[in-house]
Amino acid sequence: MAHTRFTSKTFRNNVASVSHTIVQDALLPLLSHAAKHDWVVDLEDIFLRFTYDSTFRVIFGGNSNNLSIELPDNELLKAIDDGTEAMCLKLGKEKKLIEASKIIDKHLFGYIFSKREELNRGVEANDLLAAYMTSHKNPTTSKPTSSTLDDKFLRDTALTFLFAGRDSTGTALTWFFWLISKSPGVEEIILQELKEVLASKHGSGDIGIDEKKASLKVFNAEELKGLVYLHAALCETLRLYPPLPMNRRIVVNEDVLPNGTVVKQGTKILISYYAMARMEWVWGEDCHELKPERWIDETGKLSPEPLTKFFTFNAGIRNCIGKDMAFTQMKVVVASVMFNFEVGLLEGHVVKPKPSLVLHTKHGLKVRIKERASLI
Ligand code: HEM
Repeated sequence: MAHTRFTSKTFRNNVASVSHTIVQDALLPLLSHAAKHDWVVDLEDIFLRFTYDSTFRVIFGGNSNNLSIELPDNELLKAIDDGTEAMCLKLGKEKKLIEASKIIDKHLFGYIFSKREELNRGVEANDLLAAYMTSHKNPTTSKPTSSTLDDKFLRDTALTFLFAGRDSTGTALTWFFWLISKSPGVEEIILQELKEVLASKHGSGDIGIDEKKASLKVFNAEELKGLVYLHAALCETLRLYPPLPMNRRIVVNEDVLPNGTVVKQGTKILISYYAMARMEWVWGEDCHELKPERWIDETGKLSPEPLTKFFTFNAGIRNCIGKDMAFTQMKVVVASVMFNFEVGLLEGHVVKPKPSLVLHTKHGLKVRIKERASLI
């Protein structure tokens, strides 16, 4: 059901509109404030708040506002982080995980309860939770039947989406800005692409200048559609810094891998996407470089060839169903932030991965923000 929904036009439009709204109302004002007051900000924290809020609104509907100048504490967010950390460290029965589970249950069962009440009152909703709840309809009345899905199933599903949507895209954005801070050439080409989009939209640069002076520019889904180089740069980031750096599979029936290796039933296979990105025989001698060009063919279109060795979203039947959603979110954030601001890494700040289930940074991404002089 989620698969069908994620590929529907209504869902895609909702993702685009939610992302646009949060960038416009929360992300850019926050960065603008940081620029005016010469704040040092942790972009990883900011991006994780952005992806949490946007994923939350898509799943539960309603509002979630964790991206304001005060950067408020959020009990559920903290519980998800504590719970994940405890699980990664295999502290399954430890107090921290038990406490985190209780808080997660309190919030998620609360949302489920309110949503059910809303639906019973006939409130229209186009979020994912409502879609799950109304997926069992009475064929005559088209109303949800009494045998709606069990609350524990709904809690687990909602938590999966919240976690899958927030951490993956939030860390991808973090690594993107870090890589770009060390690759001014790539940044220049992306900015050029953005300028061209605006120029073609407005026929001449003039309207773009007025628009920029009046307020900060937020790109919409239509403007972001044909940005080949930006898409390629995001794929390059996801190749080098896959948000899920490792995956695991268990052999169901004995089989032979394409290189002749026999794998016995029950064998656990660990696949390191992070290591694969750094293997010369897979990506070539320049595998360590950020090179968006490897994703573009000689006609200037995105080349499908690298996708055959790109498993950041997994492959096959259990691949990621949120891939398009992630690209929509990342593009609106990257284009709007880069167009309006210069992001400078804090001098002396070390950025390196933290070994964990998701490829977070060890110390965050500390930066200073400057408003960019008009590009048009
Ligand atoms: C850059 C962003 C993302 C990356 C790199 C990513 C990566 C992945 C990977 C590697 C898997 C396979 C996991 C496995 O083999 O067990 C997966 C599955 C999944 N992802 Fe994503 N993901 C991203 C964004 C999202 C978003 C935004 C959502 C939705 C809110 C999402 C929802 C899911 C779900 C529901 C699954 C399970 C699919 C299934 O088992 O059939 N992901 N993702």
